[in-house]
Amino acid sequence: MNIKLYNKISNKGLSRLDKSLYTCSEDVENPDGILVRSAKLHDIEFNKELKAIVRAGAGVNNIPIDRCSEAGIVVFNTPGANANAVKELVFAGMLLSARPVFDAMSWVETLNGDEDVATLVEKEKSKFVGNEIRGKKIGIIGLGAIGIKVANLALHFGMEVYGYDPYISIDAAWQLSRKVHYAKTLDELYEKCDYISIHVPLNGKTKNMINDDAIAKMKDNVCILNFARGGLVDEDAVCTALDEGRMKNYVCDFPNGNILHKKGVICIPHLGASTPESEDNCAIMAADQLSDFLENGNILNSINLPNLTLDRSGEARITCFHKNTPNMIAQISQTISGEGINIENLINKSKDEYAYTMVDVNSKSLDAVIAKLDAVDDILKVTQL
Ligand SMILES: NC(=O)C1=CN([C@@H]2O[C@H](COP(=O)(O)OP(=O)(O)OC[C@H]3O[C@@H](n4cnc5c(N)ncnc54)[C@H](O)[C@@H]3O)[C@@H](O)[C@H]2O)C=CC1
Ligand SMILES: O=C(O)C(=O)COP(=O)(O)O
Repeated sequence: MNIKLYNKISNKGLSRLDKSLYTCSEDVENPDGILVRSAKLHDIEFNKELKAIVRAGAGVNNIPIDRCSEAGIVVFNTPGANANAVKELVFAGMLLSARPVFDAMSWVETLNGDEDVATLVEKEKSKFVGNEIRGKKIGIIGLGAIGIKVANLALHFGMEVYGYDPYISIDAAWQLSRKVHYAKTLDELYEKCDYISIHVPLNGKTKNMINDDAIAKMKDNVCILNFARGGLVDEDAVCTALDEGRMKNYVCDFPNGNILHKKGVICIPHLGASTPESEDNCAIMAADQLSDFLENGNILNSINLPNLTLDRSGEARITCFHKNTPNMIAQISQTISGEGINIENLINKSKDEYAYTMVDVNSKSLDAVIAKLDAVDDILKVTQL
């Protein structure tokens, strides 16, 4: 099978793909699978053999999910695999806002060593006094893999922590310290907090969620930390608030022309997940999920389909990615049994508009049945494994 790489993927992950089964490179034609990080796939035309796209990372806003679903392409990500790296950089950003380290270092760079540096430093250091973060209030929007880690670590820094996430998962809630205050509304969080850190996905509902209205409700001198996606924040609103002295800093992992060189903006070139540890974690998860799907049809951490695994039985497996419409399971099983093939095991699960069915059968001669299933309305992709 051909796996096309749209970004550099750690060898720790790629080496888990059996070389006798997979060819992985940036140049393969007609891929069965794609491994990608932040490369934008919106304008890519997908070949009909493509069965899966795995995002080695969290955010999937670079992938046309709806178009993939309609073409029966399963999209995966690797939840939590890079969360620790992002958490650590969020605190680096917060400390760079609290203490004017950059300005101070730039000043030190201007010294030429001819003067009495030690005396000069002691004389001038009062120009670079900053604040401590202990005792300050931080609001965290989005309590998923990263938000939880930021919230729990902020408590260790002695901060008062407010969390907002109306969709928090049960697993996430278990991991969150009970010392984190539950913000029932965003307004409550905006009104109270000195630091606001955003950790939600970018989608139609969250785009520009930090806008003029939101910033107007925040404390003067607030610092906004955005290690999630640039599109979550209305940059014009941020620039106005900085110009008017209503905001201390905007710390952002997604620089662009609107905020470059702007006083009060601290830009980092999308380094949140750029550690070998995270790159390895993401690549390993991505490779394992991709191979288990391509070889066995099992699904773990998909965006457009539910998790579904089934131990292998029978002679072969048929998988169907289909619409979540009435009579699909009946049509699939009738088509198979109509060819005189016995079903050993069948499993089906749906997620919103789409569903997935795996069928283990007692025959390997499946060309006719695959062709018939392919022709069923609302079946988007059929595979024999
Ligand atoms: N700077 C970087 O390199 C990285 C950036 N990211 C970004 O961070 C985002 C979050 O990553 P994870 O925590 O791993 O994802 P996650 O999926 O574990 O958590 C996202 C959380 O946001 C919550 N949420 C969704 N909509 C919300 C809303 N309107 N208001 C409040 N909460 C909402 C969800 O319930 C979920 O708990 C990713 O989608 C990605 O865009 C992720 C990894 C690296
Ligand atoms: O995982 C994410 O959402 C990220 O933003 C990390 O992006 P990257 O894999 O470093 O290009």
